[in-house]
Amino acid sequence: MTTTQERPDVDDGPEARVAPLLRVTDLSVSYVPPKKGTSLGTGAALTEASLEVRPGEIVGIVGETGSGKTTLARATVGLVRPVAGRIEFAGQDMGALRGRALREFRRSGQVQLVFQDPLRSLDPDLTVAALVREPLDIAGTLSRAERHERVVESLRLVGLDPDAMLDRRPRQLSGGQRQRVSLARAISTRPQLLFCDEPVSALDVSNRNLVLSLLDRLRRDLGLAVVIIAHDLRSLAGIADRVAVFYRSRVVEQGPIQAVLERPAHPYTGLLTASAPSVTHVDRLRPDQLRPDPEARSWPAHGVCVFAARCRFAHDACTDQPAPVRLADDREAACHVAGEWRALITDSKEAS
Ligand SMILES: Nc1ncnc2c1ncn2[C@@H]1O[C@H](COP(=O)(O)OP(=O)(O)OP(=O)(O)O)[C@@H](O)[C@H]1O
Repeated sequence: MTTTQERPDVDDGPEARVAPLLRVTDLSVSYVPPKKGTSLGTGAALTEASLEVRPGEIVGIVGETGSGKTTLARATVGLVRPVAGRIEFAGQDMGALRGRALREFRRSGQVQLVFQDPLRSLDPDLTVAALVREPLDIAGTLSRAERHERVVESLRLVGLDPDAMLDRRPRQLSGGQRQRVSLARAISTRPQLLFCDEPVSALDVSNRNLVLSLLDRLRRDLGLAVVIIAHDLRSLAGIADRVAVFYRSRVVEQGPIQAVLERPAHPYTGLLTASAPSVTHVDRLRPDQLRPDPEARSWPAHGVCVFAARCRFAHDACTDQPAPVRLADDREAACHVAGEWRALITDSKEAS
């Protein structure tokens, strides 16, 4: 989302004045080189994405598969180099880190990733003790005894009994225990920022709630900032402070989660909340109120607004002019009809 059209008079409130731990600005990433003479084209994994994460905050990233959520996490830890844009972590321009400096940053474990599938991401031959200790071995800053102590402490922090767990291997753990071991491993270096990629999608409801409340406790106990990547809003409601909604490589809306759930500003977010009515009790929408009218004109899928082809409220401007992106109260939505589409729904209801 580009920030070039910000309104200078907007007061974002006291929260916004805390310096962000992570500031991503107009970040574009492509895994395929753009064709000659084109800019990013349709192959971009991330297009002009902007996002801030403040210390101790939980930010949810939601969006359908392939919308660029994991790419943002990978770019932040330096696993993929952006085509354009800027990533600042704790005031440091990550783009300026190269070679040894980048390797040292990665080794320090200040930003950690928890992967989607712990069974695949945890080495099956290593014991829990070795798995949780590994990032500390790589960082190389603690003595052997201190590392062991940290492993034990990390397992306790995620609610696992070290005596019962240290010598087990991943296949000897339940799904929930494996996810906790992944978390213990990620927090062993005491990171400032944790990216959790679909941390609960493979878990049943009770384990899901346990892991989510654990993340909430970790941010309080360790002052950790957490970014939770999710497919659906349900797993973010009640835990995230803010949410960013991704659609086809772009951030289409972001803001405080309660405000976004109660009054989505982007029609795509509206569709998400309408499809998960249990997450909001206010302003209930039905998916059919937001889907394009089959009788109406259709819009290109690759116009300026990537959602126009699925949007009931698209009009000419949506295909040829970038949408303004700033609302008030720490909220953004990249949409020409941000918020206004609601009135159009009322009109059509009144008309019928
Ligand atoms: N290593 C890669 N090489 C080429 N293309 C990739 C690679 N990784 C991701 N992509 C593409 O980049 C886009 C964004 O992928 P990304 O993994 O960031 O999406 P996501 O929102 O995290 O999806 P999911 O919810 O399925 O994990 C997709 O079109 C994907 O196919």
